[in-house]
Amino acid sequence: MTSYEDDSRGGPERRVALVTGAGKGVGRGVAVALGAHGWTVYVTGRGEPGPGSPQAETVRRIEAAGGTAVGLRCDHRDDAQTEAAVEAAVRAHGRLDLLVNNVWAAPDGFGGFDAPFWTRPVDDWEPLVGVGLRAHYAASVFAARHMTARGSGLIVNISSFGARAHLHSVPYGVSKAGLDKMAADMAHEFREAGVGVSAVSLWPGLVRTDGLVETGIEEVAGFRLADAESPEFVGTVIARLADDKELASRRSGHTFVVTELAAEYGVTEPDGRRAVSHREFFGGGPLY
Ligand SMILES: NC(=O)c1ccc[n+]([C@@H]2O[C@H](COP(=O)([O-])OP(=O)(O)OC[C@H]3O[C@@H](n4cnc5c(N)ncnc54)[C@H](O)[C@@H]3O)[C@@H](O)[C@H]2O)c1
Repeated sequence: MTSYEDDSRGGPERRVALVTGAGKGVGRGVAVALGAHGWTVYVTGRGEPGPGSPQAETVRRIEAAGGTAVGLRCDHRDDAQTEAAVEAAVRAHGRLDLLVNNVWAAPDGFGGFDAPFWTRPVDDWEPLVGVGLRAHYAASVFAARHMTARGSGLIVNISSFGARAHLHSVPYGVSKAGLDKMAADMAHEFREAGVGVSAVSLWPGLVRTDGLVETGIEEVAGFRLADAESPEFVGTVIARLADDKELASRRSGHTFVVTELAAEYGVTEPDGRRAVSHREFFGGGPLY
């Protein structure tokens, strides 16, 4: 485990990514997949990144996959800490090629906030939008300062079908719709300025995170967990996106369904299975 100060492993040839909130769940899978694709990956988590921490476990898995990784302590509710995380990567490597805005927090445990908005505390807004949207804006500002100066880079927002369909709660949907618009408008400004940086938003379907598997449930809203995406699948698609020759010309500014982008790239699950798109499963319709 390394700290803010002492990492320069990986060498200048490796591209550098920062994945926020990567101590578990989707963020961990994305980080592991990027590591397996040869990236140096900085992963943030709220607590200290020492032995036994969530970041340490993510770093262990990245290294087991052949990657290079650094765990950072960063509470993304604090802009100064977010800026320090970006600076840590840039200071060690002189570059930040990819920012994956993933960090996410629920008000009082996953599912507890799934109730009509007028029955819920107004403060649901703070984690769902404060962390789920504002923190991504802050990280993007700090990352974009370096990326635009260097003339390259990619910002990926982990959004959701909840940007369009009702999912979980009103503030959840607001944050996701905001992430899609944020990618669109950032891409517009990058393009207008001719700075060589791209931004996209991604909609994973149901993701088979360790936490979800541990609950023992077999389906969510009729969608079988066995058909869900692995967290690493999302990361593999991001790795391919970063290498896409048409990233700036055709992708930047858009929102993509992860399984649909995967089909374009020929990416399958590690076991060869083709992940099922929610759009396909729920039969399209106005919301999907
Ligand atoms: N799990 C799914 O099925 C699924 C599907 C589609 C989209 N997504 C999206 O993926 C993203 C991640 O979801 P997840 O299921 O992995 O969630 P998760 O709760 O498992 O992981 C979120 C991570 O963020 C960390 N975190 C929370 N607040 C933080 C803070 N202030 N500072 C630093 N770290 C903090 C948590 O500790 C955790 O490690 C979310 O944006 C979610 O909407 C998830």
